[in-house]
Amino acid sequence: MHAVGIVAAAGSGLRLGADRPKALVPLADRPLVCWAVDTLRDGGVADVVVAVPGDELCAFATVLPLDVRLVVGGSTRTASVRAALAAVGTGADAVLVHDAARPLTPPDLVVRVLEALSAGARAVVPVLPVVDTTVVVDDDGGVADTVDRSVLRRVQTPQGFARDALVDAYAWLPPDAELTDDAAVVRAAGVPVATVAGDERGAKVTVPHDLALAELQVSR
Ligand SMILES: Nc1ccn([C@@H]2O[C@H](COP(=O)(O)OP(=O)(O)OP(=O)(O)O)[C@@H](O)[C@H]2O)c(=O)n1
Ligand SMILES: C[C@](O)(CO)[C@H](O)COP(=O)(O)O
Repeated sequence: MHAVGIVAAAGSGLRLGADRPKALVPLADRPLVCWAVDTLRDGGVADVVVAVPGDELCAFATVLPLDVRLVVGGSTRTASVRAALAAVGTGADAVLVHDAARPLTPPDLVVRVLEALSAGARAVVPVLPVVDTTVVVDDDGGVADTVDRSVLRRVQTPQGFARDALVDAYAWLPPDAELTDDAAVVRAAGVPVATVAGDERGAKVTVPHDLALAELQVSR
């Protein structure tokens, strides 16, 4: 199976509040995007396309290996993945879409996703259980209900797809649609999505506390 990796790295990282786009923020002196590309490559996906902010092409080209292809992303994650997908050739059987914002995802997770695709899944996402009691709140912030969390999962990346399923789903999706992840795109187009076990180390760096935790993880 020939798999191509996409790294969504074109976000600004407003919630992190750094002085540069989040994907360029260093973790142990290396930009987050470099960690994410390494995860894909160490997991067996050598051919990688990275979606970056249009005004930061040079900065990303400086920090990434020469054989990583860069494309200009869009104003939403959905638009960025759509742009990167257009650069994936028809020779690929599978596409793995990963977040630059998940720097410490272990390569084992890439392997699990690839194995599920090889076994016949058309779409697969890594998931983790919800470990806290989870509630619904009303408009005033009061607790309205407690949810049955046994059926809930937290979704991570990389998410893997048969290339034709992902391409067809994005072609079907309206140009301005914004969905939270790529599994939602293919599911909306009618493709069943399988799951594999995620990994807590693949947590997303969203707010400053997440970056502090990641720094602790790499310093151990
Ligand atoms: N227009 C966008 C928005 C997000 N992403 C990428 O999608 C991943 C997950 O997004 P998130 O962590 O929510 O990043 P930001 O949108 O940058 O964060 P924020 O919402 O805090 O601004 C990140 O690797 C981010 O770079 C992207 O490629 N293009
Ligand atoms: C794709 C994702 O990482 C899956 O958990 C996530 O949806 C990214 O964006 P979000 O805006 O932080 O939900």
